[in-house]
Amino acid sequence: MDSYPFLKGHGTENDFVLLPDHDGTVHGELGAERVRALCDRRAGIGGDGVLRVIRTEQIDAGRGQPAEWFMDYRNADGSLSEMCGNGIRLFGRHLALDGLVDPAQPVPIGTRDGIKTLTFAGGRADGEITVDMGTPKVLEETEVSVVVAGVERRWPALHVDMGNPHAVAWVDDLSDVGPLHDAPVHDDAVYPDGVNVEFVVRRGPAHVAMRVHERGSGETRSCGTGACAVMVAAAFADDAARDTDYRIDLPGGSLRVSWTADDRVLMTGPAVLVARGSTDL
Ligand SMILES: N[C@@H](CCC[C@H](N)C(=O)O)C(=O)O
Repeated sequence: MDSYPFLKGHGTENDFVLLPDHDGTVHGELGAERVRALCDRRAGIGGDGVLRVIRTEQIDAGRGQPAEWFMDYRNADGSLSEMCGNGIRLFGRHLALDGLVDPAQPVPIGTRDGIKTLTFAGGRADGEITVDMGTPKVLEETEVSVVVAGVERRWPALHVDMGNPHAVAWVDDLSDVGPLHDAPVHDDAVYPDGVNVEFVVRRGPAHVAMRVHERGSGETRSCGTGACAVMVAAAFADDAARDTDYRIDLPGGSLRVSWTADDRVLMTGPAVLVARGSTDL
């Protein structure tokens, strides 16, 4: 393979390399080594993950899903995940701006966690995007821990499944968890495939702030599925009325999330394409 096209963008500074590969002929299996090379922030393009843009009929994981396009998501270390909330808005932005979908209509996207439907504000390709993230699962409470300056700190953490696994821990201050260079320690029996860990503080009514350590990508500036898991944990703790809009602040920006009366989580936020080109990586 010589050079091939890419786009680069972010959602609340959770950044991704997009690889158009509509018929699955450009990248074949898309190996972990290539993903790591693309995401490398010094020797590559740089990103928290890679989104391959492929037709659902061309990928085993997508076949049978009633959507033309499939988001084939990989973490920066090359591992697969079921879903990416910031990535799917960016994926939709690219499809809409490049005329591959009609933003005036709801846009279904295939993922390893099934179909997610995107709505563009004002029916505009550059409008804010709301994603129907599906039904969350609130599971058991466990513990997570980190070592800060040689001292182990532990917190109870609620297991929330947003298609991918999350552990949500309430802390007194977001600096309590230290620099998060290493993955927080979790219970492998509860999270056999690893976990995304969110640390959360309250900012006001229906308003929280969080940091996240992502499975496969390390600490990131934002995580869409993580923001949804945090909203669900907060609404659960608050016994909040359904359809309450929560504001979730992250290091890279803010997202709005609500849990509807019919048990679906809706996430709204920005998505920005910043570059396109071709690469030999
Ligand atoms: N940043 C993403 C989540 C990406 C996947 C995650 N690291 C996992 O392995 O489950 C988001 O915006 O949701």
